[in-house]
Amino acid sequence: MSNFDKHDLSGFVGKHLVYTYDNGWNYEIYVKNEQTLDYRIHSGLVGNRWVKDQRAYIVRVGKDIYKISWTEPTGTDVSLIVNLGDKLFHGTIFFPRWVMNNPEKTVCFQNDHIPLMNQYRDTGPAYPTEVIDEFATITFIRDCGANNDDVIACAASELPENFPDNLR
Ligand SMILES: C=Cc1ccc(O)cc1
Repeated sequence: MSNFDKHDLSGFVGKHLVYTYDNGWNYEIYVKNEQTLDYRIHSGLVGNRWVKDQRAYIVRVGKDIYKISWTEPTGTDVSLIVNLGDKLFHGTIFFPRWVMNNPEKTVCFQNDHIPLMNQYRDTGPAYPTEVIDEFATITFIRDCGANNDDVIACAASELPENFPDNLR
C-alpha cells in the first residue's frame, strides 16, 4: 500500500524541465497535461527536432517520481523516469534502424510532417533497434501551468540570442 495517491499527477502537470543526458545530449520537455507532452531537442543525434502535443502515458510511481512513455510517428519509442525529489532522470529511447541510418530525416517540427514520418516508419528498416539507455542531470525545473503553448514554441536553433543559457 503506497502512502501517495498514484492517480494524482498535479505535482507533475505543467512542469518544464531541461536536462542533459550523460552522453551529452541536451533535451527539454514540458508536461502539458495528464496525457500530453511537448519537447525540444537541443543537441545529440537529432538535435533541433521539436514536437508538440505528443500523446503519452504518464504515471506516478513514487511521491515525487513520474514515468512518461510514448511511441512516435517515426516508430521511435521512449520511456522516461523523472525523479523530481532527487533531481534524477533516466531515459530509454528505442530508435528504429532507419533513424540511426538517417537521423536528419527526423530533424524538423514534426507536427508539420506527420504523414511523412509515418511513411518513413512503415518503410523502415525498423531493425535492429538501437537502445539508448542513459541517466540525465536535470539542470532546470519550473512550473508553467497546464496547456501553455508558449513554453515550447520554436526550434532550439530559433531561440533568441538573449534566451537564458540554463534554459538551453
Ligand atoms: C525521441 C524523443 C525524446 C524526447 C525526450 C527524451 O528525453 C528522449 C527522447
